Amino acid sequence: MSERGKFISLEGGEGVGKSTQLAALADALRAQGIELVLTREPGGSDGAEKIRELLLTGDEDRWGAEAEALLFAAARADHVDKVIRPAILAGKWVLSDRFVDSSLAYQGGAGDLGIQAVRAINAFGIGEWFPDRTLVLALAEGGARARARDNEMSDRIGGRPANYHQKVDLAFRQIASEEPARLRIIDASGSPEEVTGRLLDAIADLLP
Ligand SMILES: Nc1ncnc2c1ncn2[C@@H]1O[C@H](COP(=O)(O)OP(=O)(O)OP(=O)(O)O)[C@@H](O)[C@H]1O
Ligand SMILES: Cc1cn([C@H]2C[C@H](O)[C@@H](COP(=O)(O)O)O2)c(=O)[nH]c1=O
Repeated sequence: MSERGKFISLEGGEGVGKSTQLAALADALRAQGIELVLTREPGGSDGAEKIRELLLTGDEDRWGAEAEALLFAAARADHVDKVIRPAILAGKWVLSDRFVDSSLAYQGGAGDLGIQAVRAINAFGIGEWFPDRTLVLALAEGGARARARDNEMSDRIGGRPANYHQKVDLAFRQIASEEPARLRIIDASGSPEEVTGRLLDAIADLLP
């Protein structure tokens, strides 16, 4: 049986550079001979991509807070079952653009459900398959970057008011302070190459 692969998630608010860094980190790890699966949330499996569409389109009141959190958790359970667990068991590394900490920060911390309640509804679907390391990119001007990238158009959750996104940032910091072995806050300012260097430093202990 092959050795298990590692599971790394990239987290943070809107526009902080997660997708950019996922690609850069993948290049750096592949150059070291590591076989990778790149994925994202919400989504990543066929079923979860369908749930993504339900969650990110339509009016704010399309889903209440509880239903929204449960849909994210259901999508995640399918993602773990169909993509993440098989890859890790096959010895591949998984790099995911967002995972459970987005639910803890957005639905738990910024929504009114509370971080512990959202952790509880996700535990059933995730089981033991938590990331080995979660890199939380921190950047004050992320929202402005996202708006420029999207020509001021945003999805159902990205378009929530500024105070919602401030609470998301605070919640990520709280979760990181509660689980320092798994989560690391990474300064996402500077050039993409500088940020990638910081990310590689933060996973150096996991490398073969
Ligand atoms: N280090 C950087 N310096 C300047 N611009 C950057 C940097 N990293 C990313 N960008 C740009 O900022 C924008 C947001 O980056 P990206 O899409 O990677 O963020 P994201 O965190 O994945 O966003 P979202 O959460 O909205 O999906 C993009 O236009 C990207 O090209
Ligand atoms: C996984 C997850 C995501 N969200 C939010 C965060 C973003 O506003 C969107 C996803 O958009 P992206 O451009 O692909 O980053 O969904 C959330 O609220 N809860 C979650 O668990």
